[in-house]
Amino acid sequence: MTTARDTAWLQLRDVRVRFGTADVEPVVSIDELRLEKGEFLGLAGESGAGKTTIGLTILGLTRYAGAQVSGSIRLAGEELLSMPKRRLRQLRGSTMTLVPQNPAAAFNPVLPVGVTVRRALRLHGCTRAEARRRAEAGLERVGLPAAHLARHPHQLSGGQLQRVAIALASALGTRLLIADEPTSSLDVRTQAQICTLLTELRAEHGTAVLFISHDLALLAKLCDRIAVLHRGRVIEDRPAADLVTAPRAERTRQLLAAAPRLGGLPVSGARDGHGEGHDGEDREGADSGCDDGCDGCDDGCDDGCDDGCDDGKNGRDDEEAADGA
Ligand SMILES: Nc1ncnc2c1ncn2[C@@H]1O[C@H](COP(=O)(O)OP(=O)(O)OP(=O)(O)O)[C@@H](O)[C@H]1O
Repeated sequence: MTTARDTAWLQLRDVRVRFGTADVEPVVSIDELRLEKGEFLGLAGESGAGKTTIGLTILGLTRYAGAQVSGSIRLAGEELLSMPKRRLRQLRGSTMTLVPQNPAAAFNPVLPVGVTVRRALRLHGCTRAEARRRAEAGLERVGLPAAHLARHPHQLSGGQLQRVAIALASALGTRLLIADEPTSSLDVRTQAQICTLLTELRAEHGTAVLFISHDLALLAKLCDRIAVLHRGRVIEDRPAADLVTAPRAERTRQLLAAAPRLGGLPVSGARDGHGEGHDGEDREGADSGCDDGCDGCDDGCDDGCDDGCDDGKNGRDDEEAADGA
């Protein structure tokens, strides 16, 4: 019999992730983790708890780091762990997008970021003109001038690169955004902007967000639910308001005690500054999630080549590096 427990939109069951042989302790041991369409789930936990590994495993990217993964991860009824690579690549970008912790690593350093963005859009069905239009509109939407598309990754700050990644997710109409510490190194105003963008994505596309952060206060403000990880296990998974007001686990209490603040961050309505250039306001190191939108070329489809005229380079592109090829 099918029960409500079986029908989550994204559902992890008995997921174990090991780096090494079967006898090593898994770095992730998730018995169950669920996310519904349009839901914001915060993933909290101390450094090394396994938050990034979970995000990358959902996207099928830990395999490139040599991880052994078992269990089940189902998205809209499709099993991701046994899915053919080509289908998984289709889903990354069109359906699932990553805003990675280290955005600089997700962009090819020798190409303007606009090339990466347009290629990702073209890989997911846009014509060249449409890709250009959507890339420009997406950048303006995240408060960056479209001219920044001509810049190379090193010419943008970490926060700006993260915004480029979110612009891409928005242009792709992604349904599942995995945002890995997307605001940790940003000033408060830019953090608020990013959070507002995420809530807009939910309103427009029904996007669900897995928001990875140490900052329980921020998660409480933004998320519907928060799951707290400790040593790869979920020790508490409850509605955000309940978890921060009446934590059950000692580790959760410790994380809360370490939280810099509760409240004060305007999550919605903070649109001041959109459409302006924010050049140079944040020189931190974080990075974008183009990892996912950009894959696909390592199996020879190389359909980014015709976009090479944008920068006069040939078909090797960010997707290769991003997909771990
Ligand atoms: N490629 C890898 N090879 C071996 N071990 C790894 C690899 N990637 C992650 N780990 C280990 O897995 C564990 C979880 O790491 P992960 O990056 O997922 O933690 P995290 O909760 O995201 O930490 P942080 O908040 O510091 O980013 C850590 O012990 C880490 O050393």
